[in-house]
Amino acid sequence: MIFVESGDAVIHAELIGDPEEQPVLCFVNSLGTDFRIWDQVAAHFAEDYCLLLYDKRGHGLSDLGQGPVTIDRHVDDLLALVDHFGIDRFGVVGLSIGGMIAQRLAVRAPDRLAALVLCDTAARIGDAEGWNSRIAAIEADGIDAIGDAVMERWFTPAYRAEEDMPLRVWRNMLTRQSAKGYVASCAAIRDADLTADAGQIDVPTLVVVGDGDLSTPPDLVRATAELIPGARFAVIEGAGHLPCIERPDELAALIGDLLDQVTDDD
Ligand SMILES: O=C(O)CCC(=O)CC(=O)O
Repeated sequence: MIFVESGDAVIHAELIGDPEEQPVLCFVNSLGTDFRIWDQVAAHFAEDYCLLLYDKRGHGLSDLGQGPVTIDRHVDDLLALVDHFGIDRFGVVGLSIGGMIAQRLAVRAPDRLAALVLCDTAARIGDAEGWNSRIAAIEADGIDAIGDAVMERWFTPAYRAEEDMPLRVWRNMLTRQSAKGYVASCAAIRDADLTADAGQIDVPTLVVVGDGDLSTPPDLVRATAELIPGARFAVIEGAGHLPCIERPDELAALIGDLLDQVTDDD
């Protein structure tokens, strides 16, 4: 367990491995989750990579801090983390808002990035009306009130039917997030349009989505992949919004292919 200061917030992170001896792979979590969503994917890379996992601002054990949260503020936190550990170049894997953070990072600091993996994300997610009504619902009734609807977007019907215990645990993860932290990141997504950024990305990129993702559906994610020069696009069968939980081996294989390609090109 490591705590790193970023501006007015303490960020909770985990560094597994040696950033001076191994290439670094950093994972950025989605709305309403903490970094445990990556456990099964990260395990595939633990031997060959130094892994940096963290709870983004307002999620998990990390502080929210004062004032509005933006995608750029999340990027500042990620850069504060890698700077703290003396990491110069790294690969990044971001899911949903984590993928928006990764896209923006790729434009702000392209020289720092060896590879970019965008999971179940887009240059623009949802619209202002939808985010404002989600924020209002949570401010009125708390995160629990939206819990069942979120599970339907995160997980396929098959997973929800067959995996009762894990489903309950992931729902607990969602509902135990700070409502203020969740709402602040809803506002960050609402206010972000990375369409112009996507066309400027000049980092080897994989864009991937679960075929049953109801939060960022495949067509939306494909449209963002088409904006990114040279990006590879892949659909994972039998996964909703969180392939890192439903299909971790398939996601890890795709990430591994990109990392191998980057290593071969170096
Ligand atoms: O997961 C995210 O980071 C944002 C997309 C979203 O709204 C997820 C959900 O359906 O709750």
